[in-house]
Amino acid sequence: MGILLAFDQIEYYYKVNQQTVNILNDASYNFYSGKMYAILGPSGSGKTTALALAGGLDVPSGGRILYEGQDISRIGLSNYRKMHRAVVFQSYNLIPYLSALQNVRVGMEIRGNTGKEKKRKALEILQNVGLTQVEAQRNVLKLSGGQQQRVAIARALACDVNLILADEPTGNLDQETAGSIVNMFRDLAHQQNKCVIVVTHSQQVADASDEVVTLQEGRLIRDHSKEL
Ligand SMILES: Nc1ncnc2c1ncn2[C@@H]1O[C@H](COP(=O)(O)OP(=O)(O)OP(=O)(O)O)[C@@H](O)[C@H]1O
Repeated sequence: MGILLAFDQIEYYYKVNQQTVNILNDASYNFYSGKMYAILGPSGSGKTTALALAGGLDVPSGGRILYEGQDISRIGLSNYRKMHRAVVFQSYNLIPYLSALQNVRVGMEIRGNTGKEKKRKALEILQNVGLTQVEAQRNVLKLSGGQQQRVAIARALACDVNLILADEPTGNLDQETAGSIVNMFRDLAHQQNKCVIVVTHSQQVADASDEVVTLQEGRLIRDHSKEL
């Protein structure tokens, strides 16, 4: 298992009325392939900000985000977003006028996968996350919240990237559905050697993770209590 993603002395601040507000302050952490991480912390502590930086959706005020040892700003943020990571959001962020299958195929196309095997592959992935053929063809807005989140995960999987980032992916789901989604993330890490990083308030997600990381005073701190 190697380090896939690293936060290297990350700073993130913004200015309000000429005052500087520090969100991340010398935050360093190594995230490995094959592991699932939960990032916890009080509301407003900077979890989503950290995930946005990891996903190349925002840039740090200082420090570096390294993917396989390379600064993502050198990889090029747009290239990095396209080729190396996928993001799953609490609100699913699916294209509302398309079917589940079409949403997954759009994800594939973005990565340049246009082979004729694409439809079969997309259906297979949707089936693996628990959708039937009929559900796969249905408009996503006619699926339940849990099913829509499965489609969002399928879209992330279809990209075939090594880093999966998720922001409160179980926030809108009941406990049982959340449990199956959490298991899916765990399997991705353990069976497909992905690095899965989930920002959450959920103890259920934290319990299922290999490592719990808490945001404390702008730093990413490993919570060893889970390993005792
Ligand atoms: N560019 C910015 N300008 C103004 N405020 C910002 C900016 N970036 C982040 N913030 C603020 O920084 C804080 C951290 O936000 P963030 O969404 O990362 O927290 P969080 O830990 O994910 O919170 P929650 O658990 O409520 O989702 C919030 O108070 C947010 O409003």
